[in-house]
Formats: sequence, C-alpha cells, structure tokens
Amino acid sequence: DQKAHEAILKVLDLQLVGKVPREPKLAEWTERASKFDKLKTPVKIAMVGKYTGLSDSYLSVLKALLHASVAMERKLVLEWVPSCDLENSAAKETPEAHQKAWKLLKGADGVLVPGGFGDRGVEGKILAATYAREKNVPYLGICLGMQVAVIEFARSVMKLGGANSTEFDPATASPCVIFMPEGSKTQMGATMRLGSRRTHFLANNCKSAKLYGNATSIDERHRHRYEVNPEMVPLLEKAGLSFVGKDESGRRME
Ligand SMILES: NC(=O)CC[C@H](N)C(=O)O
Repeated sequence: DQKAHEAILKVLDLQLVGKVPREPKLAEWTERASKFDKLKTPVKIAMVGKYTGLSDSYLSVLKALLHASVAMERKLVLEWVPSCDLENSAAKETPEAHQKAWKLLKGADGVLVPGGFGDRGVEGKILAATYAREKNVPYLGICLGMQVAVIEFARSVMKLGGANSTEFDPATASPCVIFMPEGSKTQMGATMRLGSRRTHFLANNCKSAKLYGNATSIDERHRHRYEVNPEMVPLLEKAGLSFVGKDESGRRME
C-alpha cells in the first residue's frame, strides 16, 4: 500500500510503463559479465591473514580485488595463507601447513595483508612483508598490514631487531607503531579512529596518487587506534621508506 516497490523501481531507474517496469538497460552489465567470463590470464594474490575460512570482514577487500582484476583483464586467483603457518615455529609443529603456506606465498603475483587486531599470526605477516620487499613482489598492507610493513622495515633495513607495535610488545625498545587514539569532543577520553578521514598526498608522483586519478587528497574509511610513531617517521624516511599520504596534521601516516 505504501508503494515501496515503486520507490525501489525509481531508484533503479525502472519506471513503470503502464503496469510493468520498463526494460532495464543492461548493456554495460552484460558487457562486463561477458568480459569476466572470458578472462583467462590469472593474477594470483596471496591474502595473508588470521582467518583461514572466508570471512565477512574481508568482504570489501575481496570485492575490490575482483573489480580491480576485471579492470586489468585478469582472472583473480585468491590464495588464503594463514599467517601463523608461515612462522618458524610452524616448521616444527605443523610442517605440512608451513610448507603449503610458503608455497602459496611464493607462487603469488602480489601479497595482501589486511587489517587485524591482536598479536596471533603477526610474526607470520611480518615474514610475508620481508619476503615481498626482498623479492620485489607488490605488497598491499591495509591498516595492520601497513603497520606490519613499517615494523618489518625497521627490523630488517634499520636493523632495529626488536622493533614492534606497542599493541604486540608494550615494552619494545623501538616502538615504530604506537597507541595514538583520537581525542573526541563529544565522548570522554580517547576513542578509536573510526570512519572517514582525509588523506593528503604529499608526493604527486607516487603510485597511490596515480591510482586515485592524480588526486591531491582522498577520503578513506578508518578503524584503528595505533599509528606509525610520528617521532620515528624522520628516521624511517631517512632509511628510505616513503610515507606518501598523511592526515592534515602531518602526524598520522596514511
Ligand atoms: N583496522 C586495523 O587493522 C587495526 C590495526 C591495529 N590493530 C590498530 O588498532 O591500530
């Protein structure tokens, strides 16, 4: 009675012609779908995470990978690599899983380390970052995945052996990722940095800015409490790590 169906048809641009919705314009969709069906050349992406099964929390990452691979005319082959299995301890405890995980990682065209909380499997993610950097395999770190890349760089390139996030080692001598929640005007105390925040590109010749169509700034969704330690940023940059996107204060590495 409230004509919800008509409201939905209006949003979908399927106005009624008499009593039936008009023919949908599916040309673009059909073209994309048939392009997708014909894809042959694979692109293998190793998703190094804590979960082995499919997980809703990675849904947006999976969809983005799929869209990107279709745009690049590649058939997406996603390999799930449980980060714990990459760790040295797994070589003894679960040798088969260890071997399998490394084989998947080594067969990948690109490595993706998504976001996460808690320290289980973090050392495995760090090993994946080392592998990607040394072998020059493209690495995309999202949230925790980016923090992991910074820890890895501090340990391997700057030779700060015990470098870590204070989330995983509160007593680390080289805290390259630190607890830095946002202050809130409406809530008492410090809170999770949550929702859309602006990133400013400082280098316009960087890949990220180019991928965003040479944008000077972009808005991205956030959900974290830890940040790359702003005190250590000059040292990390001097050693060769570039932070091409920062927040408006310049204190948060994006
Ligand atoms: N979204 C995430 O990956 C969170 C990363 C990290 N645990 C933090 O709180 O900063």
